[in-house]
Amino acid sequence: MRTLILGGIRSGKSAHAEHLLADAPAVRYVATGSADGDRAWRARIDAHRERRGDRYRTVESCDLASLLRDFPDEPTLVDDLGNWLTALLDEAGAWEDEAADVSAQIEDLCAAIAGYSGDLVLVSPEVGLSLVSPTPSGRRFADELGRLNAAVAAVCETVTLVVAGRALDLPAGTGAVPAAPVPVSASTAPSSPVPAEEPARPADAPAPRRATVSEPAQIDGTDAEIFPIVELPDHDVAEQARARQLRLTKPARSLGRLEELGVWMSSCQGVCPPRTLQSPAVVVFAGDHAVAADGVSAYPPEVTAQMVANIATGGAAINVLARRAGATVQVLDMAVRADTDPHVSRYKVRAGSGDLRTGSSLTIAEARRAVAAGRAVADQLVDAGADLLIAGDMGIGNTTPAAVLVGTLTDREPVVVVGRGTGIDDATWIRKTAAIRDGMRHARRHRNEPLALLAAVAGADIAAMAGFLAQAAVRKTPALLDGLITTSAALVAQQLAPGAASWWQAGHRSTEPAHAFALDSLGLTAILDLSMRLGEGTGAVSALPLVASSIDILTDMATFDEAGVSGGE
Ligand SMILES: Cc1cc2ncn([C@H]3O[C@H](COP(=O)(O)O)[C@@H](O)[C@H]3O)c2cc1C
Ligand SMILES: O=C(O)c1cccnc1
Repeated sequence: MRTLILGGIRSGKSAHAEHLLADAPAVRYVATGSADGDRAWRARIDAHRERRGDRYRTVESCDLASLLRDFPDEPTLVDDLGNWLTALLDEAGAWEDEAADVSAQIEDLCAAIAGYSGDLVLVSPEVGLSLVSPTPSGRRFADELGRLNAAVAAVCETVTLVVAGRALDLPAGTGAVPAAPVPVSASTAPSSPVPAEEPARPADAPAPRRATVSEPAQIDGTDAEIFPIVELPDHDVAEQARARQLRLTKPARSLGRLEELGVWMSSCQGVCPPRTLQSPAVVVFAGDHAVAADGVSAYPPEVTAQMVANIATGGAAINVLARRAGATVQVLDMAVRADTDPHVSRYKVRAGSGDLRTGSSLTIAEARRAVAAGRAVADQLVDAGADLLIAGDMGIGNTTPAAVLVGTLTDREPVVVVGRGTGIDDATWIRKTAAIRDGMRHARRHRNEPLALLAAVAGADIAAMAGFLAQAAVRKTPALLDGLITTSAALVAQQLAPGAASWWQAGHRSTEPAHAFALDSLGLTAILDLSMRLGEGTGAVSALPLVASSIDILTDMATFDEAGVSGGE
């Protein structure tokens, strides 16, 4: 993980940088400044050294690019880039010579940073907020430093501004190289349509119109985390639907939540009365997580691949419930640790996500590809006529990353968010709680950086769910959330695409304690509470018939006028 820490003089930026590497057993400290100077300056350097302690090996050098390339995976703290730039400008004679160009050296440093595979924390001064310097050399330094910071930020996963000892993670996409929002649908245009899995349904179940999906074009994930502004469901249509509810032959508001759901469906579709659901679609995102190998679940990791095959052939709970509710089901292998059917693995990012306990679930590039895959699947389903989307999950151990995300994003302690998952015993509970604690230690620093957060702890399955749910909102398509895992992805999706939550309803509330916190944080109240704790999308699909009924109420009930029934006050 590459982190750039910016801050003014005495802002606390060095202390924050050291804090980020507090868990590393040994740290290479690259001092770019000279220790020579007056007594006060030396005392200041000594104080820094003492605070850092013995874990630090100090290297004094300004040849940063070589140092980084020589040992590209050693936990390293560089303090600071301002001194490095000063030395560079000195050497180039840039103080006197306006034409002296240092851009090649900056480019070379950025390339070395981009290639760094270990934990790298770079400290740099932020002088651009102060007065413009009255001297040409002061102005030159501020200009060059501004450019250097922007270039380095572009190759770091995390950029943090420290002011008065307070650290603020700067959101991605607002850096020096603004990336234009590119809808994923444009870069992943459907090619040859193939049908979603749709096993036989009971004779008395409604016939869904088939939403078809397409083979993916090459997904490289470019700009996957950049979403256009989400428009809210139509407020005026919501008002029309509310007014219609009052004209229907029932006491005002007597159908309670069913009325609210009908109003919501109307406002999502932009029409009152709303259209009957034709083609609800479930996508089960599957993936393994390294943490599961160390016993955080009641079931062994190989169950993930076995259940993926079961879902693909229609034998899982989600298939049965979806058939009854008239929804299609497809399962996608995002990171299963075994080979799966090529159609199921067409978006696969890797075989098993990495270890959330070390904050290395995915690389940033993998997280981008996973988010892009989720977006592409949502796009393809909506293009093919899906009118309601549901994300489901399958992955042994996945309640652990989900709890890490919820704990981090709702500011709850590990012991409060940990749950019994598949039904773990007390010894497993202790291991799982420790894993959540370790994951949260890494997740915390990315609290406001959804892509980095997904990469650190979520895994490709949950990252894809986040992309899928956010894209549903972008495409103005309502979605039902399932249990803990999809709702943890929804928390991240709401960060990726603020406002997305207004396109979602919570199908049910699972027995996992963290689920309630996540729903609360999203401002959602579950439709059902059936003590379910399965995932796969089963809770969401169970609520689907109620959503369909809420539409029927608005479309099929007679008004007081039509039925000749006297209204109330
Ligand atoms: C047979 C079987 C089917 C499942 N379907 C969903 N899950 C759910 O349970 C697992 C999460 O719980 P934990 O974190 O405790 O492992 C995930 O696989 C999730 O999809 C299942 C689990 C099993 C064993
Ligand atoms: O809340 C869920 O969705 C859940 C709970 C336990 C196991 N799998 C999923």
